[in-house]
Amino acid sequence: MFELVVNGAFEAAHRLVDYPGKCNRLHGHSWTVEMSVSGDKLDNIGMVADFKVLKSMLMEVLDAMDHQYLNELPQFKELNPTAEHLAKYIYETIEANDLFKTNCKLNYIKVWESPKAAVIYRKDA
Ligand SMILES: Nc1nc2c(c(=O)[nH]1)N=C([C@H](O)[C@H](O)COP(=O)(O)OP(=O)(O)OP(=O)(O)O)CN2
Ligand SMILES: [Zn+2]
Repeated sequence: MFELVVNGAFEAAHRLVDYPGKCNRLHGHSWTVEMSVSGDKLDNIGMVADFKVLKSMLMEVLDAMDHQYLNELPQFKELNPTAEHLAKYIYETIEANDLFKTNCKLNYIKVWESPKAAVIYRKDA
């Protein structure tokens, strides 16, 4: 089995509704997002999947949130834009890609809110 990992980043603002502290107020983060994909079959040039394709899938989702006020986006109108909700949203959006209907599995999405704090979302745990 091979495991491939790619990273992306975006900048955004949010506030955590009902949070008992300063994160209740509008503030921003530089989010870093890690995506892990696995597969055991290699194509004719020796790849599970092209890093370039994986990075482009990830960045398509992240670019749509870049420099946005996350609370105003449709996916977070009813959900607090916590790192947990961001990780699940990114996972489910990327998982809909055809690549994951064949020989690749999306293992997890890891969202770093700061260099000191991250959340991992995976479906089967
Ligand atoms: N489980 C989670 N906890 C927190 C989340 C989250 O998404 N999931 N988010 C926040 C806030 O977004 C907040 O902005 C970050 O808080 P904190 O870690 O306290 O940020 P600081 O940069 O101030 O960290 P220090 O280490 O205290 O300097 C809060 N919690
Ligand atoms: Zn925050």
